[in-house]
Amino acid sequence: MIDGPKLDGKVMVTGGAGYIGSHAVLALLDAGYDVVVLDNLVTGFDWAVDPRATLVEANVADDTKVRAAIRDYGVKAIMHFAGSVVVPESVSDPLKYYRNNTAASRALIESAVVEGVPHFIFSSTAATYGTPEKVPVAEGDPTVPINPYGMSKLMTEAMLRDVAAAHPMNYAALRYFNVAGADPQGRSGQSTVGATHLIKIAVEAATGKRSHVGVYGTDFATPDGTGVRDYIHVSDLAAAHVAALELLVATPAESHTLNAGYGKGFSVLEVLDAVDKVTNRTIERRLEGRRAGDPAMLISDNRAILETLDWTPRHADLDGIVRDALAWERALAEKGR
Ligand SMILES: NC(=O)c1ccc[n+]([C@@H]2O[C@H](COP(=O)([O-])OP(=O)(O)OC[C@H]3O[C@@H](n4cnc5c(N)ncnc54)[C@H](O)[C@@H]3O)[C@@H](O)[C@H]2O)c1
Ligand SMILES: O=c1ccn([C@@H]2O[C@H](COP(=O)(O)OP(=O)(O)O[C@H]3O[C@H](CO)[C@H](O)[C@H](O)[C@H]3O)[C@@H](O)[C@H]2O)c(=O)[nH]1
Repeated sequence: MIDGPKLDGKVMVTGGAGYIGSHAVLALLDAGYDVVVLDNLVTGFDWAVDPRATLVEANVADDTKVRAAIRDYGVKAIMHFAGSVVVPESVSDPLKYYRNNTAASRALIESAVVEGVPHFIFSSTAATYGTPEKVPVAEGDPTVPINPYGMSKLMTEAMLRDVAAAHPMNYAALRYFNVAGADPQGRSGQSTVGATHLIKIAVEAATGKRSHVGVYGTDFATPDGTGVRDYIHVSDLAAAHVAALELLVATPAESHTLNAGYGKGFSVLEVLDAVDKVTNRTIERRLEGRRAGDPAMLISDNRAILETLDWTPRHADLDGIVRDALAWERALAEKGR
């Protein structure tokens, strides 16, 4: 950024002690923003928050603490990453997702409205599309989630749309595809305990933390029968949030719902091939049955985000994503985390 931030106040990053949020914190700080992280550390870590940011330990649904933080720190924008993120868990425990994603987001949005926060950026998901009728899937295509996780996020998108029409607040909902990789400078990465994400699991197997990788389903209607996803590097995604914030500040009457992906899909087997290549090892694969709630193929039509935001992906390379994820996994192992 040449001119520095145009925001007259701080950015609150909910979930900033988590995987994606901690990278957004880095991107914001690097761009010169002042950041306050609000996180209850349920899956995040205080050590994941860059010391240049302030950490407030609270639940986003705690109106009293959230509103006090907004006032005390002069928050003028909220990036809302906090939430529960495991698709199969949402199938077995849907009410957890409607509480911690939908109801907690409702409370946070109300706090934003009451305290007059003018800009809101929301972590939405490709899971809002369910099983798309066609891929690549575009923002205007039907949103028919096939799991409670996707529905919990779609309901939050609906609240934002209605609230932005009624109150002086604009928003960007970014529908992330599959987020992976780690800060190329090694400052953050995915540290989730008991992670369920494919690339994280594969690099855990590569560093000896797991014995093998299960391949969940080999009978999907995809070229090799395994699930196809659009993997986006977490640092590109973090940069997209900063670009979205700049746009919201520059055009306060406009809101946006944008796919965040590269527009290219890789199968589970292709991902595991990349991990084998980067690690120069052969990680054991066990072919297993399908996992509940998994669509066959999710690939973004990313033309809208490329046209709308001042954002160019810099890390759109599967091998590079795996290399960064592996470097972080090794750093975690060295620290005994
Ligand atoms: N990882 C992906 O591939 C992916 C894809 C699409 C969307 N998303 C969304 O991105 C966001 C961040 O995901 P992540 O992968 O970084 O997960 P994460 O679990 O690493 O981070 C979530 C953070 O939110 C905090 N948190 C959870 N509930 C909270 C609450 N009620 N109050 C305060 N803090 C709370 C956790 O402690 C954690 O630090 C989520 O909203 C998720 O749905 C992730
Ligand atoms: O051990 C594993 C883990 C995953 N997979 C497969 O790998 C693919 C990717 O699975 P992930 O768990 O890494 O990611 P998901 O596609 O299930 O979900 C992720 O991306 C979604 C959007 O695409 C949601 O936003 C969600 O938050 C996020 O977890 C799927 O085909 C899955 O079946 C395996 O074969 N073995």
